[in-house]
Amino acid sequence: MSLTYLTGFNNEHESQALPNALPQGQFSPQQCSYGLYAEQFNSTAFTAPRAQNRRTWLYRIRPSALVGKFQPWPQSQWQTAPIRSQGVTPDPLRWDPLPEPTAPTHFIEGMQTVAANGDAATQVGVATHYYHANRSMEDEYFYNADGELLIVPQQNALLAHTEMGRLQVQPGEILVIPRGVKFQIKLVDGPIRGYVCENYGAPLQLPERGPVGANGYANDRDFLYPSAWFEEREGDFKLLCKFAGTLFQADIKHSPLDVVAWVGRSAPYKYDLSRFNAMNTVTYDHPDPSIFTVLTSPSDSEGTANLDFVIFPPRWMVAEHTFRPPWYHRNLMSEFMGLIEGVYDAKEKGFVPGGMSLHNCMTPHGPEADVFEKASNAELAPQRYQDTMAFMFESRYPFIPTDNALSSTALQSDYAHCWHNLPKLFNSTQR
Ligand SMILES: O=C(O)Cc1cc(O)ccc1O
Ligand SMILES: [Fe+2]
Repeated sequence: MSLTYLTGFNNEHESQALPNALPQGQFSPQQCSYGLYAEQFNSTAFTAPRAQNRRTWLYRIRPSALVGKFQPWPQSQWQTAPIRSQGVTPDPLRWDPLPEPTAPTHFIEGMQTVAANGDAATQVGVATHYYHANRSMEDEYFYNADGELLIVPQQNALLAHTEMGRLQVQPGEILVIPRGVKFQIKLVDGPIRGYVCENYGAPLQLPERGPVGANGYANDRDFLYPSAWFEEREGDFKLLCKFAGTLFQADIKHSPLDVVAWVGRSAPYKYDLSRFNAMNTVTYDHPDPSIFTVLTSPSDSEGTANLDFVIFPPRWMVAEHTFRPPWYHRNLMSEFMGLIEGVYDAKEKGFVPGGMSLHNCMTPHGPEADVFEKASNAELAPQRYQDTMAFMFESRYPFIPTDNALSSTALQSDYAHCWHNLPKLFNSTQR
C-alpha cells in the first residue's frame, strides 16, 4: 500500500482528506465546512511551554464525546505501574521470545507487560510490553490515556489506522502514538510481534546534539507523520481504552477514525532506524551508549531520563588499542534491551531476535565470557557490524518485572552463567 507522509519531527503539520476541510485563519469557526465538528486534542497541558506544547485541532464527522458508557474490559496481561510483583530481584534477567498465542488475538489482546516502573497516575516512569497479534483489529478501536506508546516491530509489518491517518511500519522502523490518540493495528503480511514502551512521562523528543553540532543522530526530517484519512463507517463497534491502569470498553456506533482534516503537533509518527546517523569514536575506547539515543523523555532531573530510546545499529568499529565491545559496568540507570535482528556484540549466544534482557539499577553486566576472550585478542582492523539492530529502553527508575514475565517459560534460568567461566587472569608477577 502506498501511503503519503508529512516530514519533520514535531512540526505543526496540517493535512486534509477533502479540499477546504481545514479552516483558514482560525481554528474554531462558527460552522466548519462539510458539517464537520472541531475538536481540540491536547497531549500536553494547555500551558506547557511552546517548545514542549503538543496539541492538534481535529475536524471530524462526530466529536469524540459521542460514545457509550465505559465498563471494565477483562484483559489481564496489560498491567500498569505501580506493579506489585513477588519476584523482584537484583539478578540480571533474560528471556527468549515469548510464546505465541494460539487463539485469535488482536494487538490489544496480545499485549503482555514484562516490566514497569514509576506510577502512571503521577505521569512518572514507563512500562515495557511484548505484543503478539494474529488478527487485525476490525470492529475494535483503542486509545491509551495512561501514556504514549513507542512500538518497535520485531516480526512482520503492521498497519496503524489512526485518527490522523495511516502509517505502515515494518521491523527496523518504529511508531510512536501519542497518549489519547485512537487507533487500530492491522496485520499486513502475517502475524506480528514486537516490543512496546509505554511512556507515562513527558512525550518523547529528540535529544540535544551538544558539540556534535547542527546535524547527526536522528535528523528531524526523517520523522514521518500521516496524511489525513477518514472512515465513514457505522455499525456496532467497541471503543477500548486504558485509563488509570484499567482496561475499559464502550459501545460506539460509528468509526472514531472520522477525522477529515487536522492541524497540529500531536500526531503519530514513524522513523526508519536505518536513517540514524551514528556518531562514535575514531580514536580509542568505547563511548557511552547515549551516543545512540534516538528519542528521549526527560524527567525533572537534567540528563537523567524518564526514558531514553537507544539503538545499536550497523556501524564501523575502528577504535585502536581498545576493548571494543561494551565494558563491564554497573549503572544508576536501568537497562531493558531487545533485539530486532542479527547478533548483539556483547552477547553472541542466548540473546536472540525477539528476546529481551533486563539489567536493573546497579546490576553488574557486560560481555559474556567468550566475547571477552575473543575481543581481548582480536586483531583491531576496521570492522563493520552488519545486519544487526538491538535497542535499549533505559530509565532512571528500576523496572519491576511482572509475575507473568517471571513465571514465563521464556525466562532463562541460566543467564548469569554466561559470565561464570570468566577466568582469573591476574598474575602479580607479570605486567
Ligand atoms: O549493557 C548493554 O549491553 C548496553 C550497553 C551498551 C554499550 O555499548 C555500553 C553500555 C551499555 O549499557
Ligand atoms: Fe549496560
